Amino acid sequence: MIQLESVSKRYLTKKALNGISFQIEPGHIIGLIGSNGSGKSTTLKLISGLIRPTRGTVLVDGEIANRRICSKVSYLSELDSYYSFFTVKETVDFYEQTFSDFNRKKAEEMLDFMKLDRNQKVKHLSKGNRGRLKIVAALARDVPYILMDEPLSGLDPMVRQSIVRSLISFIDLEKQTVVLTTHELQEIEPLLDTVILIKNGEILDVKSVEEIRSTENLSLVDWMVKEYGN
Ligand SMILES: Nc1ncnc2c1ncn2[C@@H]1O[C@H](COP(=O)(O)OP(=O)(O)OP(=O)(O)O)[C@@H](O)[C@H]1O
Repeated sequence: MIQLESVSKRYLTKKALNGISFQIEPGHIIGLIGSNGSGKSTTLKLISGLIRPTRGTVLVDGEIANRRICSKVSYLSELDSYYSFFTVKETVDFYEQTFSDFNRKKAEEMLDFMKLDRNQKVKHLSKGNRGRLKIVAALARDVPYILMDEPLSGLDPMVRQSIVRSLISFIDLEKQTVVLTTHELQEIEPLLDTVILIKNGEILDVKSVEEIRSTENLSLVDWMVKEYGN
């Protein structure tokens, strides 16, 4: 379980999160949504132990989220952080050497599914294929928690749909919990169980996507616009 208790994060003079609390139970796909600068990436970085809260506690399965939490948490950054001179295969080799939980068989299946050329250099991949490679690297780890920061950002609608399909195929909800941030609400909506809506560093609402659809009769986009307006 992921637990945030009264978590605040300040960067020098800027307050990014203001006393947020929520829990994420295992076996769910959670969307962290909100406008630019609302604190989504900061929240993911705190859960992955890359940064520490100014106040409050962040726990993953009862453990304080610090750098060692990466043995439980796979984190896909919104940045392109690969060695551009590696080939696709060398990138996967690198991940296999770095993480003892890396599932090579799953990575190979995903490379096939995404039709990625193993011999192509990362610097020669299209943006869409770099996005796909990032998904392979994040999802091929056998860890209970997968955090993805903007996995669909900057990709065309066809690539976005193919990535959503691969997420559906390769996330193992018996064993894994996924938290992702996105602005591409329409594409991601079918994938999500629950959304956590953030505004100005505070939690505005936590709601099941099914409830938004059936009780409120709204799409995720319309719901977010409504909640932001309130
Ligand atoms: N390293 C940093 N130093 C200073 N301020 C930062 C830093 N990182 C983030 N911020 C600020 O903290 C606030 C929250 O940023 P964060 O990146 O978490 O938002 P976000 O919801 O992920 O935004 P976006 O949707 O644009 O990616 C923003 O005002 C941002 O400018």
